Amino acid sequence: MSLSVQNISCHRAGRAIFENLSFDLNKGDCLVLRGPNGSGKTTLLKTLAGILPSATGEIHCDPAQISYAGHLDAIKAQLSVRENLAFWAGVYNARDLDRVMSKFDLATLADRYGQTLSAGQRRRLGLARMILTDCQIWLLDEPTNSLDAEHAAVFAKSITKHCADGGIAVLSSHIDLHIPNTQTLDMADFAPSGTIETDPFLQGSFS
Ligand SMILES: Nc1ncnc2c1ncn2[C@@H]1O[C@H](COP(=O)(O)OP(=O)(O)OP(=O)(O)O)[C@@H](O)[C@H]1O
Repeated sequence: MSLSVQNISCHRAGRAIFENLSFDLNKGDCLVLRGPNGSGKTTLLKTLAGILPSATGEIHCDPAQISYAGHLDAIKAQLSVRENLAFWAGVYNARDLDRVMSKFDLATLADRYGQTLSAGQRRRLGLARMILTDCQIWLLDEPTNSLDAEHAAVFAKSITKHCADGGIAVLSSHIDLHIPNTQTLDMADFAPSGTIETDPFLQGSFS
């Protein structure tokens, strides 16, 4: 199991977002993407997941082993928590639904409809869905957004165990998730022409 990225460049709406980005990950590796808003972390994760195309370069991995958890948690509003997970368990032929529910404290919410969950509860359900898939390569976009400290720690433990068991994780985060033995990739190193678009308001260039 490996994930190899060779010289990929990505564009959005015709504008270059990053260029010549490469890395190699093997069993047990966890890569954290860093960089300011708009530097391309989501774009890179979506490209690895096959949702967006790269303009150049190559990505080598087994696509069937990829599980992606983006900003939207892929939750069906009119299904209950259990029904949401059962749906994905069916898609991925997974059986461990109760274990995954208890890991993210979802048992007491089992009969609640997706549309009634808080942001943090939705995120917990989204992460539970990803774990349920049993895929070896986890791609996570700001996974601890909305999570309280207790559940952020549960998530960090899940990632640590996933990698200790030989899985691979790539995640973006603006905070330190306290996951041991991570590698870091700074998107600023791959900005086109060495620059990153920053908010002109923050640069004080409004007049
Ligand atoms: N649907 C889209 N169409 C065109 N441009 C987009 C689209 N989505 C994002 N972009 C642009 O692509 C660039 C990279 O965005 P991206 O979401 O990958 O950054 P990010 O590093 O994940 O940001 P954040 O930290 O805010 O989540 C930004 O300049 C953004 O405005």
